[in-house]
Amino acid sequence: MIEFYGRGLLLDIEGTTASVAFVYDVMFPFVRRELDAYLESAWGTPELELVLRYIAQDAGSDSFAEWTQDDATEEAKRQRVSAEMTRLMDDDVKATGLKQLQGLIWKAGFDSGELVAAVFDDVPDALERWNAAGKDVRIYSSGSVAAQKMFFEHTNHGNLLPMFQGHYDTTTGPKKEAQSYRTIAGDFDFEPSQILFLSDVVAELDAAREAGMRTGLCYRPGNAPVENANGHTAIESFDQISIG
Ligand SMILES: CSCCC(=O)C(=O)COP(=O)(O)O
Ligand SMILES: [Mg+2]
Repeated sequence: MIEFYGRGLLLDIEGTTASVAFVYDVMFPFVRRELDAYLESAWGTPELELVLRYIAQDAGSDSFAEWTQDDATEEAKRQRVSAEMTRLMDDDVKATGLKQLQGLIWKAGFDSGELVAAVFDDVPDALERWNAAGKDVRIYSSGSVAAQKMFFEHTNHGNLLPMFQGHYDTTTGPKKEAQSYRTIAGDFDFEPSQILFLSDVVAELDAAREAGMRTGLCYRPGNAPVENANGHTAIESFDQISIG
């Protein structure tokens, strides 16, 4: 049980509000299926060009032009992007460029109704309770802000997006670095100690605690086993959070 009298809650997505299996077994396969067709249809658009810059940076280059300088044709450049995205997904690397691109690709799935985000059943009631109590509830996920918004707008419990007052992704900073949580606390305009961060990843919770936030470790069905909780209080459901 976590007793929390602070003002804000910051939530992770995968392994915390939704299952790892949903992301791996439903959302990633959608991207793999649509990746090449999406790259071909969106090639040259400003929104994809922005993402290609992130992808090149993640790969250690200053620009997309530099990263693809050995590719003679646009098709060869697309193939490089496709191969790199597939490699990152295979290794589950939460790289900013991949996550931004996934967000662009998932849009069609959420718009058509093929993708419906499966959040854990205790999540909607908890969000209602926290909002009714005047708490400021926000999301911090490796998934892009655009993807987060589509995700919560289209869930198995309806549109949960209005429950959130803010969204952060890795463009704010890496999830395992304390500075990211200081930046987010500044954006809440609260002292970090007024914010409870919930995640399935101990290294993320360590970083949040270093920044001064309260923390809770989520044990959800299908999460990777945690060998050492490192002092973070564990919960299996948001029902185990008592607010005051
Ligand atoms: C709408 S977010 C999709 C899930 C995802 O791709 C992801 O990487 C989530 O990671 P998290 O930081 O929420 O554990
Ligand atoms: Mg997570």
